[in-house]
Amino acid sequence: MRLNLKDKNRKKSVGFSYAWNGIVEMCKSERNFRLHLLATFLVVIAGILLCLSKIEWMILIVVIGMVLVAETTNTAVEKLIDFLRPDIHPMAKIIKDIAAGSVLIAAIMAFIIGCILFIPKLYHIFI
Ligand SMILES: Nc1ncnc2c1ncn2[C@@H]1O[C@H](COP(=O)(O)OP(=O)(O)OP(=O)(O)O)[C@@H](O)[C@H]1O
Repeated sequence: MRLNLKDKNRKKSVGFSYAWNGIVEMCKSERNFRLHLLATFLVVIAGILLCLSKIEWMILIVVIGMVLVAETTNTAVEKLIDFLRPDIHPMAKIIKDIAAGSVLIAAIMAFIIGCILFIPKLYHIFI
């Protein structure tokens, strides 16, 4: 059955509201996600104060997005595993550990890029 334009737009906005629900759920139930949001807020304030350039902002936004996406995907994997296999199982452990590894990789990358962006600017201010 073919959807007309109105139906397609309604479907898109419903899909967006489900996605927004997911983000709200992350904020409510995931402490790590809230910590990442707090870190994002602090980094954005630091970026404003240190007058990052356009390209530096673009890099920072991509890196912040990478960490938040990794954390969200990790939580989705955790919840899926808990739903499918609530008991202890070696494969459940491996899957969860790998998903957690993706967050760690993203966080390390973000830390390194944060150092590259901010340390020279702080150096000029304080030294
Ligand atoms: N069903 C399971 N079987 C075997 N090991 C598990 C299982 N569930 C969790 N684990 C182990 O415990 C670790 C933590 O899993 P858990 O689901 O508690 O994540 P979490 O501590 O809530 O993670 P986060 O802090 O990212 O939300 C996993 O990485 C895995 O090593």
